[in-house]
Amino acid sequence: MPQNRPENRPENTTENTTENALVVVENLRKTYGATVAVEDVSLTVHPGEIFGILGPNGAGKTTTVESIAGLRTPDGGTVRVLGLDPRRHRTEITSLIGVQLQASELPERIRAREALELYASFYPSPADPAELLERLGLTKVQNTAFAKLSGGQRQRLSIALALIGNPKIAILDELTTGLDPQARRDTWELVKQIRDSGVTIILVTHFMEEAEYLCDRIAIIDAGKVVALDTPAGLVDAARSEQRITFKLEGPFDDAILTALPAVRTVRHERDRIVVTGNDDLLVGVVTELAGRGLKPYDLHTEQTTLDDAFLQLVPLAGRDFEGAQR
Ligand SMILES: Nc1ncnc2c1ncn2[C@@H]1O[C@H](COP(=O)(O)OP(=O)(O)OP(=O)(O)O)[C@@H](O)[C@H]1O
Repeated sequence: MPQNRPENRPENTTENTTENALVVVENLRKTYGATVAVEDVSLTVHPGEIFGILGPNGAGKTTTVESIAGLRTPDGGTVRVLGLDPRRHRTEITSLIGVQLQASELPERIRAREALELYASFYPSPADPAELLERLGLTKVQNTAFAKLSGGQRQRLSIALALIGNPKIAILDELTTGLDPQARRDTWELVKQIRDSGVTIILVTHFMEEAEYLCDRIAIIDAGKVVALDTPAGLVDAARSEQRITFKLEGPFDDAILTALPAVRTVRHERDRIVVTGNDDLLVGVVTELAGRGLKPYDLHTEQTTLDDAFLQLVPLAGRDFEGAQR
């Protein structure tokens, strides 16, 4: 996990208070036919923070942020952005919130600069497209057609489009999915710069590493509900009563051998290591069980709990398909 954290973090953002909040979501509910996409979500976003929404596939993250942006009509609960109802005050909300959506929907032949100029024309006081291109490192490709941009350049263009209206809040959804590690790191730095320039950011992500590195607070959403909301450190602390050991084993190994033990809470694989969390009896329990089966763990470490562990405690069924858990 990266240790260096964003600077200039705002004060007093650890509480889910509505006082001075930019965004207040209370008991949000949204269904699509028989599908309950969001069952009960409450959260607040404060000025100047990077607020993360983290959760497994289909948890309701996108529906939540689309409701904040006024793109969905809730079936229940309330959403307020600077006191405004996003569905009833569409024009004001469009100026207040810039949205970078999951799938870019630009025509293939539009050039980067043309796209920005077009979007700028939708807003009363837009940013200068040339300045934004420069800031996002896109000046060199300003005349390149969208279809010819690299993945990282497309992502940066979609961020630029989210910022062209000079919003107070930027919603960035699955921002770094599909990017290589360097492009992902570059994008993280960009997100910090955007926050430092005064834009509050709501970041939807699958990646725990990304959430831990960037976010001041994180709401973990599972099956349409907030299962935890805290700072990254707070989430890890809450998980710290757990023990965690990692080791390697030669040959095939069935997780069920360990998950059957009373001391074990979770078992997962990170590259060639097996990571096991559980209670105080974990180490003795695991080593004894493996020895009894003639299995010899090697390169064994006891480690501090991480945000991955906290997440898996809170969302146990997500472990298998959750990208952060498989690094
Ligand atoms: N327009 C829609 N019509 C019908 N069902 C939808 C629609 N949008 C989302 N859903 C369903 O609602 C649930 C929550 O979806 P949502 O996209 O909000 O979750 P998510 O956490 O953002 O997921 P992902 O990480 O996969 O993007 C899912 O079961 C999804 O299939």
